[in-house]
Order: sequence, then C-alpha cells, then structure tokens
Amino acid sequence: MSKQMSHLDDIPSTPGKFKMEKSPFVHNRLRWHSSLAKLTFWSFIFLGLILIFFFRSPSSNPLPQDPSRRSLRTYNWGGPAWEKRVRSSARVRSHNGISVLVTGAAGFVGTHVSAALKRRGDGVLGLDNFNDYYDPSLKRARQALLERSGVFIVEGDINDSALLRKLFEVVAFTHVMHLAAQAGVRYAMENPGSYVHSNIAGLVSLLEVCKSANPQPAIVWASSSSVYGLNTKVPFSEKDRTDQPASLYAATKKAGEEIAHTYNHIYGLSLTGLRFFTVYGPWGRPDMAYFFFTRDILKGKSIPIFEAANHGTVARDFTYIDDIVKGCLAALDTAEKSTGSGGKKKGPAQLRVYNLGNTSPVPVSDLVSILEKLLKVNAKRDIMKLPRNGDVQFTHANISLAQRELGYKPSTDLQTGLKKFVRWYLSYYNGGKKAAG
Ligand SMILES: O=C(O)[C@H]1O[C@H](OP(=O)(O)OP(=O)(O)OC[C@H]2O[C@@H](n3ccc(=O)[nH]c3=O)[C@H](O)[C@@H]2O)[C@H](O)[C@@H](O)[C@H]1O
Repeated sequence: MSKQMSHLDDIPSTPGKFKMEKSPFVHNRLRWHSSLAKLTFWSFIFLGLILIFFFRSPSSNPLPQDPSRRSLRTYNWGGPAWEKRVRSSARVRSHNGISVLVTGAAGFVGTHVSAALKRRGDGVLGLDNFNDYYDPSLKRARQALLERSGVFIVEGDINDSALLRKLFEVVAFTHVMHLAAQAGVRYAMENPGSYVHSNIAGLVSLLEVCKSANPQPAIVWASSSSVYGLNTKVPFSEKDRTDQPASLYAATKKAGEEIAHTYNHIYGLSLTGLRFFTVYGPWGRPDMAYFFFTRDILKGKSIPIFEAANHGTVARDFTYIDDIVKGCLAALDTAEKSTGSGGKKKGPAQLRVYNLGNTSPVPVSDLVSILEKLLKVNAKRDIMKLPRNGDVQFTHANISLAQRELGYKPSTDLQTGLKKFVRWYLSYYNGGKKAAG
C-alpha cells in the first residue's frame, strides 16, 4: 500500500501544459485541479486493480496463518447446479442400498470407503475441507479418483452448520460415515487447537445437525487405538480402561466417544465408534511413519526409529486399508436406525465401539526391514529414544467383538500390505514424475 501511495505521489504534474493562464493564482488553481483529476484517475485505476486482484485471485479466501483456524476458510456452495451434483452423487443405485454422507472423503480412509460404497451401488456424497496438514495435491488426486467413479466431494468444513443443514435438506442421508478429523499423534504438540477444532467442535457440530435431521441418520465414526493410552493389558479389548490418553489426539478421540454417548442418550442417535489401529496402504497419509520412511529410504536420508527404555521394542498393530474398509462397511450395514426425530428421542438407540486392528503387532524395526527388501535399498537407521510426545510403546487389538458382531476378519499381513503400498507409491510418485513432499 505504501508503495502505491508513493507511486501516486510520484505522478508528474506536467508543468507547462497550461501555459495560457497568466495569473499565478489561476495557474496554481488549474494545476491543482489537474493534479486532483489525475490523483482521482489513478486512484480509480489502483482501486480497480485491487478489486480485480481480489476477485480473480485463486486465494481470495487465503488460509489463515493459524493452522487451527484454517478450516474457518469460506467455501462456495449452493445453487441449483451444485444441488443437482449433490443429489446425483448421493443417489442410491442398488436395491436396498444406503445413502451415505462421508466426511473426510478426500482423506486416506475416506477415499477408500467412498469408493467401496459407490462400487456397491450405494449413494455417496463426500465432504472435505482439503486442509494443508499434509500435501493437499494428494487429496486432490484422491478427489479426481472419486470423481471418476461418480462421487462428488463438497468442499466445506464440518464446523459449518449451515452447510451441513443444507446437505440434509437436499438429501435424506440414511447414514453418516464420519472420518473428517485432525489426525496424527505427534502433531498435537505443535497445533493443539486444530484437534479441538476438528475432533471436538467439528464432531459436536455434525451431531447437532444429525440430531435435528428428519429422519436422523445412523452414524459410524473414526475413533482411534490411541484411546488405550498407557494401558498395559494386552491385547486391548473394548472393555479395557481408556482414561489414560498419552496425547491430546487420543484425548480428543476419547472425548468423542463420550460425546457420542451423550448424543445417543439424549437424542436417540445410533452411533458406532471404530478404533482404527495404525491404518496403512496405497493412497495413505504422508505424515505416517511407513510413508515417510519409504520416501526417505529412497532419498538416502536417515530415518528415525524409536525404541523404548532399555532398548525396548516399539511395535504397532499395523492394519491394511482394505481390512479397515470391510470393517467400516460392516459397521454401516449392521447399524440400526436412530430412534429420534425432530431433535427428540423416541426410544433407546444403538451405541457401539469396536477395535479394528490386525491382531499381530510388528516392531517398527521389522517394518523398516520389510521396506528395505521391497525397495531394494538399505535404510540409514537412526535409532533414538521414543520421544515423550504422545507415542505409546505398542498397540495390539483384540478384535473378537468386531469378529462376532461385524464379521470382521483382517486378511492382509504387513508384508503383503506394504508390497501393495510400495507398488502404488512408486507408480504415483515416479510414474507421475511427482516428488513426494
Ligand atoms: O492407531 C491409531 O489410532 C493412530 O495410528 C497412527 O499413529 P501411529 O501408530 O503413531 O502411526 P505412525 O505415526 O505411522 O507411527 C508408527 C510407528 O512408527 C514409530 N515412529 C514414528 C515416527 C518416527 O519418526 N519414528 C518412529 O519410529 C512410532 O513410534 C510408531 O510406533 C496414526 O498416525 C494416528 O492418526 C492414529 O490413527
């Protein structure tokens, strides 16, 4: 702005243009008028340029600096053409199909679940705020993939109640698959606000709209294995204590489970929470260890491998995406209807929580060995102490409840799953000549 002002000040007064005038007073007045006219003229030009820049710039709604506020971005939605796309995407195309709003549809699990539902002939509408927690171009690529199979992703935030209400006005969703969240265990120390914003405020915003919808949908949503926190009893069972979270991420997921209880109790919403155990696979999240280990091994960069005190093993119950998708679909298919209407409970409703894991924890160092073999590159291992930033030493799921009630039966071991991931990774980043950021 100061540059523009100084530019304005620099406009020459073109002396001599008004030589006819004799009187110095008239002369000065004319010069003054002339300068004023030019000043006005240039002001209009600059104002015009600023307006053009403002309206044409793709970042007319720039992401706010504070990432916890990034989803406060405003989005364009509404209008007859938009409503037509929403309706068409959510249209059920199979006998006995369901109509599902998938939040976080451009995310890792969201993309896979949306594609699987669409393949069955269910109606699917995606919702995603495309935030920049990790490379948004990967989210755009997933969006393009879904678009090709007929799934429209509405660009918007779960905290936008007006948008959510509009979606329920346009489509009577039978189910909501709620996967939009701020993920990542360690990032919670950097940006705690984003966890509260998405995992707590966002969840409440969604449930508020669901409770008032007529008919109320049944909701299946992503909780996390991290709720077991410092629990040492293995394998983790749904009955075990979950009141010792080790990260704010875990605490917000645990809070989500309690919030789910409240909305089930007061409004009769049917709610199912799925505790995912370190999900991995093609189209995965670049912030997760298996993903950035692959990138850094290929780049020849050293990778930090955590170990617990006294060289204790750090292990995860890594679960392959296709197994998780089967669990999600089974949870949707077995979800009973919500019982309320018009914001009032009419009777007790279903409230469930399931572990979706693989039941075979693998040490992180073994994960690296598998990657080395698949990539045919030796990793530069940098063994370091497990930082005190939210990580737990191990996870191990007891899945008997999900087995019994959902027919959940994971069938992909880490070796097989990583092979599929590496194949995808190499074709996505090398085939497409993209650099993994
Ligand atoms: O199950 C969940 O509920 C969570 O799973 C996932 O968290 P985690 O299990 O922590 O996955 P991830 O970061 O890939 O670390 C994997 C392993 O590598 C170790 N690890 C990690 C980083 C590193 O630099 N070095 C290292 O050894 C690390 O100690 C760990 O043992 C999701 O990200 C999270 O969103 C949530 O869904």
